[in-house]
Amino acid sequence: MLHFKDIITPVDFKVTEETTLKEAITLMHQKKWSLLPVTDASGQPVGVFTRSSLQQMVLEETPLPTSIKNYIKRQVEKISVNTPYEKIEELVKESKVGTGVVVDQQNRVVGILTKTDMVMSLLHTSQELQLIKKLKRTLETAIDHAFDGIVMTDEKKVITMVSPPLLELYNLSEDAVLNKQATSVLPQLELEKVYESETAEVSGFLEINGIKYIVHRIPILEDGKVIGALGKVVFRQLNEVSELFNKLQKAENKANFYHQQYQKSETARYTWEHIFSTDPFMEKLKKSGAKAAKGRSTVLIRGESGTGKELFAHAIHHSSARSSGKFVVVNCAAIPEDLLESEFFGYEEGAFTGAKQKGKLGKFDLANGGTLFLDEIGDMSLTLQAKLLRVLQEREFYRVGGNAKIKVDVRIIAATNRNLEEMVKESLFREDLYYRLNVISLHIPPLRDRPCDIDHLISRFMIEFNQILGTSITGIEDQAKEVMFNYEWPGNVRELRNVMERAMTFSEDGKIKYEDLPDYLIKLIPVKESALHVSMVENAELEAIKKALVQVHGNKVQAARLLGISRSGLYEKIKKYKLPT
Ligand SMILES: Nc1ncnc2c1ncn2[C@@H]1O[C@H](COP(=O)(O)OP(=O)(O)OP(=O)(O)O)[C@@H](O)[C@H]1O
Repeated sequence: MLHFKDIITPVDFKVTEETTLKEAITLMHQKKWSLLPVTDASGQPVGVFTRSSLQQMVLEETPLPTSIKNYIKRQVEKISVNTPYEKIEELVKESKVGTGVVVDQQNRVVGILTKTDMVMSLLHTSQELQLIKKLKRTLETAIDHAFDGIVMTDEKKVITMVSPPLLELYNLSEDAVLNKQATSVLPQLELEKVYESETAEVSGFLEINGIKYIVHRIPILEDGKVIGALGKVVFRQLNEVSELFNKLQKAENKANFYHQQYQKSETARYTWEHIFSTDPFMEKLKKSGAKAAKGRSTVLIRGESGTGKELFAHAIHHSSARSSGKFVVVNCAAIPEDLLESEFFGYEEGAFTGAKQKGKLGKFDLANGGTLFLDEIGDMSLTLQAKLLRVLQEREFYRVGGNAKIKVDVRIIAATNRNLEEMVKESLFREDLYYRLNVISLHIPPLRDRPCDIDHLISRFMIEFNQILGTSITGIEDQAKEVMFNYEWPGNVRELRNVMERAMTFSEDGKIKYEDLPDYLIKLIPVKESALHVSMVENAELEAIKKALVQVHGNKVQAARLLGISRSGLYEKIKKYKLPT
């Protein structure tokens, strides 16, 4: 923006009453000016020496060294240097003289304003105007096509521009908004705030007709003064964004929680307190586990997948005398067959060509003085079973590629969901190893056989996930609870825990609802109900099987004989009625 002081012609010489005609001619010639401002000693204007004054002196043949004093025009057209730029046009139009003398606040001459200055400045203004027009058009186009709602106000908070999406959002017409006070037509935007604060700010979530939006308020500043404001209303996809944001926050909380948990312990993380249950049989089982922990014997934990076998193993180690030692987990089903041996016993340097040359400690080495938890023991190959048996008997082993006997003091806890007895019968599991492992056996019942634990676990996981996810879920609606009670939970506690985590992640209003549960669970419920509506004949059959099994203490061969059906026939019925195997 051009200022008045930028367009005037500055005066860098002094002409007084004592200036001679010769000096005046020289100056006018040099500067090509038709007027010289004449000042007193302190720079105050006393008049002007014009071209016509000069002509007169020449016509009168005034000698060159004569002072100009008597030819000075005493009437001076003075213009203040602080004149607003906008006034120039007016000034140019109204001024009777072609050139004005410009004075500062102390009435000292600082320059002159010539006709050329005026024309040049007007030219400049019109060029600026063109540029402004172009910019305005560009801005209007941008605003019209803006994805978000945009509104602009001037220094008086009057709306100068508004974008169509904003009008749509508030259901307003352009006429109702343009040139109106923002505070009266769009008070919810609170644009006036930035006129005071002079800093940009973002509102919290606002809502209109169920649409969430946020407002960015941005002051438009010029020379440190607020000359307007820009309001940006972001509402498209904000619901999704805010949902994502919530989920992200939950995920972050979760990651933090797990990170803390991980840092807390490198050894067994869970104790008996972590095994939630109110079922009397489970309580007894925990007590047996705690007793077993005190001894040295191998413990075999049985139970379906997800019933908490690993949790029991952690707790046993934790409450044993070797709790300060390591708790090393080996999932026998997850390690490739050809690596299992080296995983267990480690290998000597150079044992393999092409492999890591350095040698490696095996799990038995690592667990020395602690506990080795062999998960999915039923999935171990017969060869390895033989090697494991030897270590259990002799408490020593050889590394792969090594000759030295390594002595170890390791307590073994094994777990499986497979029927080891059947596997022994079918020669898939070594009998001697089975007896060696089965010194103390703990059989964790499936969740469907301890229905009161479902309710208890729901409450406990709710507390846990509120902490992990940073949520504040206070309960579960009856309908959702019913679904959970009627479900079979083939994945046992693990599945229930996952379902709770999912439901709490999706829950929006402090209570878990039916629709927060996974589809497969909701859909499966009728299946369970129809399975329960067995015919009378089937009911009688089921009772007979149960009775027979109790009578022969669970021995399937004898039970089949008692019932007069084949062994495979009995297995089929057990599967059909979902009886424990
Ligand atoms: N009684 C319980 N209280 C609290 N959490 C439990 C309980 N039982 C199981 N869980 C949780 O369920 C999940 C599965 O438990 P765990 O890994 O101990 O089962 P598992 O029987 O070893 O399963 P798999 O046979 O598949 O290895 C874990 O997240 C565990 O924390």
